[in-house]
Amino acid sequence: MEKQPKPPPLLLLSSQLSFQNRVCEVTLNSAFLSWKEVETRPKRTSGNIYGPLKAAGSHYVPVCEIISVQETEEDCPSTDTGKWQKVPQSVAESNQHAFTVSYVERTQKHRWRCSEVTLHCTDRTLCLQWVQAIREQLSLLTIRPKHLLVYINPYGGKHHGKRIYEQKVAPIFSRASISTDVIVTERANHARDHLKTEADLKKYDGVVCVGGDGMFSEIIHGLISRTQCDSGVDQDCSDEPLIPCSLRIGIIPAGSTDCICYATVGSNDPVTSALHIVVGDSQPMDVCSIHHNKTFLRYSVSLLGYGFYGDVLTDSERKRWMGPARYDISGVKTFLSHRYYEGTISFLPADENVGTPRDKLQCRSGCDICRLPSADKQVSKDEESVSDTETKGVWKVIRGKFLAINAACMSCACPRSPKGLSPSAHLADGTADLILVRKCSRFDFLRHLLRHTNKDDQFDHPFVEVYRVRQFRFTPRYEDTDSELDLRETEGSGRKRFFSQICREHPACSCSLAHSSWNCDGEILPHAAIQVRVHCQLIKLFARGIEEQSVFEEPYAFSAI
Ligand SMILES: CCCCCCCCCCCCC/C=C/[C@@H](O)[C@H](COP(=O)(O)O)NC(=O)CCCCC
Ligand SMILES: Nc1ncnc2c1ncn2[C@@H]1O[C@H](COP(=O)(O)OP(=O)(O)O)[C@@H](O)[C@H]1O
Ligand SMILES: [Ca+2]
Repeated sequence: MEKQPKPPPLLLLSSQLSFQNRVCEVTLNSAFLSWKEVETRPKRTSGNIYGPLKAAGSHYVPVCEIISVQETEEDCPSTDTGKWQKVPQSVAESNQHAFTVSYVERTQKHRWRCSEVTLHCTDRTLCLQWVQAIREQLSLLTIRPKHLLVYINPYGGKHHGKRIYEQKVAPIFSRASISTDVIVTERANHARDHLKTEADLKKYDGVVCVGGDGMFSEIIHGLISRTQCDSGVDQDCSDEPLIPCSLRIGIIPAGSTDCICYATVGSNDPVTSALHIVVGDSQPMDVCSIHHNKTFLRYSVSLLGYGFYGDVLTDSERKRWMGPARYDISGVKTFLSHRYYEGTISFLPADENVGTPRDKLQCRSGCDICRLPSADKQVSKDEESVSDTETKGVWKVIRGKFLAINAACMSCACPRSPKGLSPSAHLADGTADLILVRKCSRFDFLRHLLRHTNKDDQFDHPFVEVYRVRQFRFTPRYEDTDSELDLRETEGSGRKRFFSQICREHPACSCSLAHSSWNCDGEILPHAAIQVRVHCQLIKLFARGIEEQSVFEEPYAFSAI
């Protein structure tokens, strides 16, 4: 069927109003509010020529980016003190009546700001007519949230969460007439448990998370579990499709990595995130479920990393008091220890129509790949029943020694790595990029790591492989020792053989580690052997994906080696 051209927007109101003492033609239609200076004739006064003829530029604000409109209180000199003070419009001396429109303005680096224009009218009826017309248009934007449930982690990142919310976010919500119920968490998992069992979710149009990736992880665990529980879905059953969550989640970044916010908005700026919530953006997102045998362990949306990132996290947890700098210290320490781990990865590759991790088709606002019909992205029943390489050869199996095994459901872009762990991964395509970094020299591994911070391709090394997958499994080589306790309790020659084997392979560090841990969005998983499956578009954020120019154009801290 041929696409019909869109009808032109409906003209709603047009008047000559004054803006910064200039006459403007102001127009409101169903798509835009615009104002343009009206050309005035030159006036001769006392021999001087006033009134420039130049046609000033037009300003257009999409209605969907208007935050609010208010009748303005004019500033008038107070009669008794001589100071300037606010007086209500109704008692203003002159017949100048005004209204102020707050709207979204884009600044650099994907940041949004709240800008304002005040337009003056000659009479109050006209002024109120404008306010009402704009409010009517805003009321048609039913995707905008009206009532939000906010969770603040006061201890995330540099412990600024509460202040960030109160000073930068709450005033924006109040200007946009959004009401909130705010909970400052008192312990880890407070938000998760509240969402899972207590919160009256029918009251809200969305949930806001003030904190980092770990806090966001709490929120999605609460919401996903609640949704499955309400629908009778057993999370332990790894084959069962999960029910998508209906409430959108907003992230106000106040954590250490803030990768989920950065990769979905393009910046880790609280005001920008608040404005994306106000305009009612919606960005679907994939979620990985992680099982150990038949037991559900956790969900992951950003990094699921074994080896390097698991060890960084384990070490950094002891340094939480350092704040975000803990990751830098533990990163260097883990890099120097240069541990590798043995195991088997088997995975189900994604269809070709979702692209490849090295195709340079980055996921951006309105991404075509993420908009493909979801049937193409789901695991079909036939494929689910295929196991390893025995049948149809669908699953691939790789054995080896790895410095790192990373799965990224999305790019994982963050301030430390502006293009992310997997720059072409998609937010909502039903796949994850599986990155295998095999044992290599320290120097080569450093080159690989540094490429996360510059424009060079971090996958362009012979010791790095990357696959786009829908499911994967990992089994450490010494599987029967999956529980470290079992290993310590084992007596006799078997145990000795196990340790000596590991130590021979790690002559420099005298370590005896058979296993690393999985870093799951900043939480350590209790098992090394896991089964992972990507659930397409299981959750939705108040975001729209990264807009406009690429973050690659920003200067980088490190240059290529
Ligand atoms: C020698 C220079 C090395 C530079 C390497 C930089 C690579 C950075 C890639 C970071 C990807 C981050 C993916 C996100 C992970 C978060 O889920 C997790 C928890 O975050 P939070 O709750 O905010 O604390 N963060 C991490 O695991 C930190 C990894 C940092 C590793 C240096
Ligand atoms: N009130 C609280 N006290 C202690 N820990 C909390 C509290 N609220 C949340 N947490 C936990 O703090 C951890 C880190 O939170 P996050 O906001 O991600 O900060 P960061 O990015 O610095 O790690 C999360 O795992 C979360 O479960
Ligand atoms: Ca994805």
